[in-house]
Amino acid sequence: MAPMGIRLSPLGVAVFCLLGLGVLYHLYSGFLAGRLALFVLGDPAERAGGGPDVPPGPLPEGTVDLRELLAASVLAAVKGGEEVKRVRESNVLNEKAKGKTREGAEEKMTSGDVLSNRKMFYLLKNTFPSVQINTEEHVDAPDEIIFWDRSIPEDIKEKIQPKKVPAESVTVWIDPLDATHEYTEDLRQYVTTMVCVAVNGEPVIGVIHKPFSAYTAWAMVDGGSNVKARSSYSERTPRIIVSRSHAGKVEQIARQTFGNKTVIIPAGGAGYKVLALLDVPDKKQEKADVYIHVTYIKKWDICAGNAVLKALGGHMTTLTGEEISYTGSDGNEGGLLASINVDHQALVDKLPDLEKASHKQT
Ligand SMILES: Nc1ncnc2c1ncn2[C@@H]1O[C@H](COP(=O)(O)O)[C@@H](OP(=O)(O)O)[C@H]1O
Ligand SMILES: [Mg+2]
Repeated sequence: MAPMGIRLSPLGVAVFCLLGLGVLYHLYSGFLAGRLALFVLGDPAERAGGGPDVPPGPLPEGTVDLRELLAASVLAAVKGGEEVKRVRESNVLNEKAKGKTREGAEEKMTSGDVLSNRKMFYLLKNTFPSVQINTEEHVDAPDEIIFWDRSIPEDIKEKIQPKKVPAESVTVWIDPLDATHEYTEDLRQYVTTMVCVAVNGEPVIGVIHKPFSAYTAWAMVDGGSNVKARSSYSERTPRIIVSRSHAGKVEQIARQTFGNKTVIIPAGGAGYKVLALLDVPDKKQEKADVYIHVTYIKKWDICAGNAVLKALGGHMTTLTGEEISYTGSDGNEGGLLASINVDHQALVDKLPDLEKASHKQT
């Protein structure tokens, strides 16, 4: 007999208890399964490189982890590349004249440049708000909500250690579409998207992405890379890769330096020409021993290639062998000489003085 004269039926108690257990099971099963998965697999956010329960968003200001910046730069180059590819495949390029180079060549801009720039610039700016970012195109979409997803690719995790630097020491250079001229001619093999990170003006991280081959090369100075130099280079009779649309006097200078029989490879894009010096598994990638450029060129065109070459033990300098500083002004006046696993200084010594050479030709 229960208190107050209420009689409990044993069957009712059993049903009540079962119902209660059912509710408890329902409430906790997801939670327990989640905890179990966490125990076995680890936290997905942590596996992805971010902290637990940290949604994508701006990172704390003050210092920057170069490994995170590398992972975000790779993602930015890939996202920009998706726009470049999409616009080219749509065949609606909205090609416009942007102005003229000092030599009078028309500089073009397309929807591929603009849309890639939006993705690349805002992904990096929104994620690293305190970092100085210089980009080739006009920045025009402040409401673009895009962040780095905080995932660090496995190969970067394996090869690169976290490395914090002050945010104010960093300058990022973005080229949202290198080889625009060739892009408009549908010469897709030359096109790249590039991100470079300079620390105190020195190129430290380079990312060169080929949107039409789905290939990405990255490297960090004193860190590691996913690309390497070829096993040999011809020093005595180098194959020289040069610009096809901003050549200036480069052919004459190359022949004057290395002889009339020198093989000269005209090609589009500064990113493409740096990759031509490396071991790149892409059938459409030509191979060369030295890259020479003699006209004015902008730092977003060359910084990523400079960082990649430097990380692999190569060099990119002006034609007189000076290092290029990637802060301040966006132009490089002294031409370019890029090489790897050859005597770079010997090449500098061989090259005629650019001033004298250009007077000789005019
Ligand atoms: N004299 C010059 N003035 C301005 N930009 C130049 C230049 N020479 C080359 N460039 C830029 O450098 C990149 C590589 O040039 P090239 O293909 O001729 O080797 C191209 O960048 P974009 O395509 O990103 O504009 C091109 O516009
Ligand atoms: Mg460029």
